[in-house]
Amino acid sequence: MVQQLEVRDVDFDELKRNLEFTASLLEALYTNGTQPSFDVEDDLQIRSDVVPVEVRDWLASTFTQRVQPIRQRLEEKPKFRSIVHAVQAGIFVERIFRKAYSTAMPDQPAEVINCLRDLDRGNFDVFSLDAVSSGHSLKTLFIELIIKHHLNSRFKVPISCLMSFLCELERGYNKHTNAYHNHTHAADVTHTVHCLLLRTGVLYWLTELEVLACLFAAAIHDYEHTGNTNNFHIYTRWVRWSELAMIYNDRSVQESHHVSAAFRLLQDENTNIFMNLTRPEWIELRSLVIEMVLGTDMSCHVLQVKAMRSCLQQHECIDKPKALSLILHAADISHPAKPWSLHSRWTPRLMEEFFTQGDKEAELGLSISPLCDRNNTPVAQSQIAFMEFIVEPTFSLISDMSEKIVIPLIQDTTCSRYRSEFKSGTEVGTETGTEAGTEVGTEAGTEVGTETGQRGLQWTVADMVSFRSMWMRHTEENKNRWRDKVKNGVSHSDDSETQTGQDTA
Ligand SMILES: Nc1ncnc2c1ncn2[C@@H]1O[C@@H]2COP(=O)(O)O[C@H]2[C@H]1O
Ligand SMILES: [Zn+2]
Repeated sequence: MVQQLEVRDVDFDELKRNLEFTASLLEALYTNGTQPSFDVEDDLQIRSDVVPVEVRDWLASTFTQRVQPIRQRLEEKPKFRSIVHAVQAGIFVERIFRKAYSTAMPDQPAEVINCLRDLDRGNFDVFSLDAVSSGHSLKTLFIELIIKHHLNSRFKVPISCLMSFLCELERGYNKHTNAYHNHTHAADVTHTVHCLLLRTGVLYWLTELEVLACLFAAAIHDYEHTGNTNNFHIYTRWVRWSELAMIYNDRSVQESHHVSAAFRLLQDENTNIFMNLTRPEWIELRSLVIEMVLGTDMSCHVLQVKAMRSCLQQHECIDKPKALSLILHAADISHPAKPWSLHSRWTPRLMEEFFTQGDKEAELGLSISPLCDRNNTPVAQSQIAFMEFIVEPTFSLISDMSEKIVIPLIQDTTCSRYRSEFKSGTEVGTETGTEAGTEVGTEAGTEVGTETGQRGLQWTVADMVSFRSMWMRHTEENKNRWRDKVKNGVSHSDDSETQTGQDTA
């Protein structure tokens, strides 16, 4: 509004509507902040009729991990008229945001648009996107996904903030010029999270805020990665100071830094993409993102898998943050479950990063960490073992978990509208009919864009089946490729193919 006034380009009707919206937004915010405090009886077993509300708030904020809400200041409920205004103005502002995005986004080169056509497919080539977007795969992909899931308008993410935030994010990812842990890996993981949510059907279990948290967590999950393992930070302390190990007390050293440094970016109003979230939304998003990113610490793998397995076996209710953490963790280790053309390019990058650490360890007179010795690492065998013991059990668990989550949704037609809306926008069925066509057939394709929830849900079941068979097919194929290398005697780190990653067959 101020900008419009400054350039004297004022449409008074629009200005009036915007002022009304601002007023109702402030009122809604105020009312929101004066909601009665939550119930802590479960946590501390306090009987509400004997303990005053102030004392309950104090106990909850001091002795539980729940977050303290703003205390009640007002008895008033929002007026009906102001709610109507807020809704009307909300729709109007959403339109403004959509317009802002389409005008602020310059036309993408044809190659980028072409690449993004495969966005919903498991064989999406992030390396190609990086090449055609002049090294901005993370920025390009994140904006695309935010728009695709309608999160920019839902959460009123200012386009200028988003652009600046993503520039900073990419800069941070490239700070240490790592062969593997750089912005392309972040783009890959963000894309994979989107695909996992979509292809398992878990997307339909989530609120928009949770989808936003998933994409954001994926995008930031390795921000400012130093190119070393956590153990390197912890155990080199005797010969070389690790600031991060000191700050985070040897616990999830890098992951703690990724999430903390990324949230620091949001402290600047020019990069605060969440400036229009309500306080409860912000608190929920932050808590989810922290849990998800900390869950990418590989030392949590066994515990994470065990906990989810036992939850499924005991028919317990699935905890959303735990499920989403597992999905991010799976995306983080997903390249062996992708076509060889992708897996064979990621592996040498990762190995090169490991070997660079090994070089440093040798230089410091330390023993070289496992898989970090460039002269003596059985790359092929390590990949086969990684797939058998880590990747396959994780993806198997994700498949079981998704079925447990999604099948009950199938009976529930109440949330079908969002499903069919999203599906017709993303053309999910097209992928199912092509890439995984042999597994689910054309039936899946016919479901796209239908208005009835039941028909849309049939597609989800088919897609879940195709998801499981697809990752199994890829890991099997990739293991066979590595086995062939072992047979042919090119399984070690001195194998030029695994060093350059040129094999994209
Ligand atoms: N193909 C692989 N072989 C061995 N380790 C891997 C492979 N892919 C991923 N990882 C490890 O899994 C970790 C997941 O989290 P990061 O991306 O931080 O770092 C990753 C690597 O350390
Ligand atoms: Zn990662």
